[in-house]
This record gives sequence, structure tokens and C-alpha cells, in this order.
Amino acid sequence: MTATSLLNISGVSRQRAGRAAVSDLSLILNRGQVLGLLGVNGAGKSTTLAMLAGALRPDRGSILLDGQDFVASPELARQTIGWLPEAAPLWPELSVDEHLMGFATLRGMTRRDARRATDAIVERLQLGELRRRLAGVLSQGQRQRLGLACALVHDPALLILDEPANALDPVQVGELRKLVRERAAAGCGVILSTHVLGEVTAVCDRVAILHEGRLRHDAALRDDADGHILESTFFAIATGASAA
Ligand SMILES: Nc1ncnc2c1ncn2[C@@H]1O[C@H](COP(=O)(O)OP(=O)(O)OP(=O)(O)O)[C@@H](O)[C@H]1O
Repeated sequence: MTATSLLNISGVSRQRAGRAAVSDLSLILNRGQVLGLLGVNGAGKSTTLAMLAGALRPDRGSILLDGQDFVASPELARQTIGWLPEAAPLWPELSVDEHLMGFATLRGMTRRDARRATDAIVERLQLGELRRRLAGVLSQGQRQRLGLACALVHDPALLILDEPANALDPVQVGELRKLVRERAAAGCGVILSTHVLGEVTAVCDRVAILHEGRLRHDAALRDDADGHILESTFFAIATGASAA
């Protein structure tokens, strides 16, 4: 592991319903890096992210965060990782404010720190007008923004986003991109799964492509030329035109 690496995934596998959902995955994520995770439906992206978030245990392999095995220490995962799953886990009868206070205290903050963190994330994600509204009456895009705020409220070193642009309008997609780059500039790691190739070229500096649970491509994205190559690489892997 290098001095700047934040996450070190080594030989991770996981079966689901008796079939290999992720097989022998190894990846390193450095601080300040935004990694885009691509793959066709069922490729294993969400399973991978759920393991990285500590919500699913790998059957084999290790995941080190800052050199520590977080599979064995769920408390470390809770405090260091922010996860926005495909469907944000919200409670319809709780307000925006109550969600954020709840997530912050669950991550180990005192009530005072949780209040401060809640105020800061409400301001950063422009949720001020919504903070007393119940989650059950939010629009889909507003729910997604609340899910993102819940993932970020404790200022995690690693941010895991599963299709974060879902239901967001173009203005909010722009805000999301800015936020992701801000996290990277602050030295955090971000992993973002999406079906939109343009999202990856716009915001990521590295891309990994999963296919049938296996890592088939892992490369830096430096400029537009890399973006064009990404498109052809993705389709070659997705259609089986690229050898395993
Ligand atoms: N809860 C579950 N129970 C059983 N099998 C599952 C479950 N969730 C996913 N799988 C299976 O695991 C494999 C990988 O699914 P996963 O959701 O990780 O893929 P994905 O790349 O995120 O797909 P998508 O782009 O459609 O969200 C698939 O074969 C899927 O059917």
C-alpha cells in the first residue's frame, strides 16, 4: 500500500443466491481520488459498494481502510464511510432535520457536534427550506439529496455513491459534481457507481469496469481522449467483444 492510499481491496469475492456476484476483486483507492465504477445491469457494482460500506460481508478477501481491516471493525466503517445506496434508507415519518441528527449521532457524534454538522450540511446542500419537512412528502430528487446529506453529515474520509444522480435535475447534477470534486480536493476518496458514461468522464479521475463480477478494466482518466476510449472499452466489455 502506498503512503496516500485510503482503501485497499484485495481478492474480495461474494456469492448471492448461490451465484458469484463479485469474484476476486482487487483495487486500490488513493486519497483525493474519484473512482467511477461502471458495468452493465447485474455486473456486481451494488454488491461491491455494499461490501465497501460494511453492509455486506465478503465471503473471501480483505478490505483495508487506512491500513485497518474494517470488516472486523464495523464501528470504524460507520465513522469513516458515508454511503448513499441505490435506494436511500429514509423514514417517511421523520423530518429532514431528524434524519441528519439521527445519522450524525449514529456515527458517534455528540448531540452538540451533530447539531453543528447538521446545520453545515443543510447549508451546503441547500436543504434549508426542507429541513422541517417529513421525508415521506419529499419529491424523488429531494429524497436523493437528503440521502446524500445523510451520507455526508459526519464528514467521511470515504464517500460511496450508488447512482447518485438518480432523479436529480440538471442543476442538482451540476451541484453533485461540484460536491464530489470538493470532497476529493479535501483529500477524501470517492467511489461512484453510475450507468452514465458522461458522469464518469465529467467527475472521475479513474474508472473501473466490472463484468460478471470481475474487474475487467482499471485505468486513469486524464483527458477527453481517455473519455472516448472509455466508451469503446465499455461497449467491448459489455458486448463480449473484449476477451476476458
Ligand atoms: N438481494 C439479492 N439477493 C440475491 N441476489 C442478488 C441480490 N442483489 C443482487 N443480486 C445478484 O447479484 C448479482 C450482482 O448484482 P448487483 O446488484 O451487485 O449488480 P449491479 O451491477 O449493481 O446491477 P444494476 O446496474 O442493475 O444495479 C446479480 O446477479 C444479482 O441478481
